[in-house]
Amino acid sequence: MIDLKNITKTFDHKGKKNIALSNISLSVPEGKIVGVIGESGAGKSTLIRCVNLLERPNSGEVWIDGQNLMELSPSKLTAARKNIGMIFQHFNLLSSRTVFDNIAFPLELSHTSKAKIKNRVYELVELVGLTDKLDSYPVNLSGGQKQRVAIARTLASNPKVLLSDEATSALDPSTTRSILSLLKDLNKELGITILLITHEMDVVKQICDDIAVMNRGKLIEQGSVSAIFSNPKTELAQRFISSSLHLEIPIDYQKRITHMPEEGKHPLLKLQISGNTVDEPVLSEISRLFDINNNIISAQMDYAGGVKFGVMLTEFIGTISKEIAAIEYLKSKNIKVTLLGYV
Ligand SMILES: Nc1ncnc2c1ncn2[C@@H]1O[C@H](COP(=O)(O)OP(=O)(O)OP(=O)(O)O)[C@@H](O)[C@H]1O
Repeated sequence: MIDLKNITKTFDHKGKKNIALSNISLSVPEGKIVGVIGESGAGKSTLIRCVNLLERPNSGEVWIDGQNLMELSPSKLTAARKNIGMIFQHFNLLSSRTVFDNIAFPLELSHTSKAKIKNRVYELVELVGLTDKLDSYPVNLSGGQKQRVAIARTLASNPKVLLSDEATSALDPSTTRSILSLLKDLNKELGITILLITHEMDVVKQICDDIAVMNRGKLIEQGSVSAIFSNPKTELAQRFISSSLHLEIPIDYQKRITHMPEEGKHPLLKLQISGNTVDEPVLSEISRLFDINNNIISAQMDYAGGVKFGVMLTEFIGTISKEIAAIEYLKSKNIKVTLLGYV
């Protein structure tokens, strides 16, 4: 449904060329949800704005539903854009219009009759769960409700594609979850194809089928959510995955941790487990093979794309040589082991 081919975009800034996107190719099959994740300045907004040509790439092809937008005349481009809805972090509602009138706005612009507008707006508020807010103004709505109005407004013209530009970044975690589950429901019920950009792995984890990881204007890794979570290839993807697992060293341990081994202290390890290893009894194996007592301090397991993964803080208590051998054994099982210090 969306096929970006070799997209490059540069900006001129004070006489210098800033390469925002470098030879990016990305496909979003019909009915799928793809998330592009990257840190600030990676080029995510520029990329998503290239999909509807709000930003025109310097080179490359932007195919939407079988049409290369780069080759369309202005009038055909306007028509093609009706197929592409977009929602934003700051909702972009018209403050002087009620919920009804905000949602009706694009229909008014396309000269839809009043009776049809009324029917469609009623359908849309039902879909996004805002039937009791038709006469409210944006100022009287919560962030989540404003985003629901924005979603209803963008769905008014029945787009096949929905672009989401950090649509949940301004929302608290529980509102984020409810907006993401609304997007997932719309994807299932209407078959709408979604491309979203975010800097949060939690967002990707909750609703995406595929992930693309961006860094400095390049796509450095892409694949299904399950493939990337079970076997992240780049350091950045690993970091995003860890950031979605929230595990802190307890204060008591932080106070007594040392960087160098000391008499009576033992290694404190962070183990990142994913893919097949997650179902192997590796911790009991190392207890048996290396005579290690394993003192688990905290652990978090999670699911994404049908794959189980997790992170654990644990203290290995054994002789120094066996502690080292046990760590090597874990690494051989594709567990990422980080030595945090000695406690
Ligand atoms: N209109 C512009 N003029 C000049 N440079 C720009 C423009 N828009 C973006 N850039 C530059 O392009 C690069 C990518 O920016 P972009 O906003 O796409 O990144 P991002 O990943 O969306 O970041 P953030 O998450 O902070 O919004 C940055 O170096 C930015 O400074």
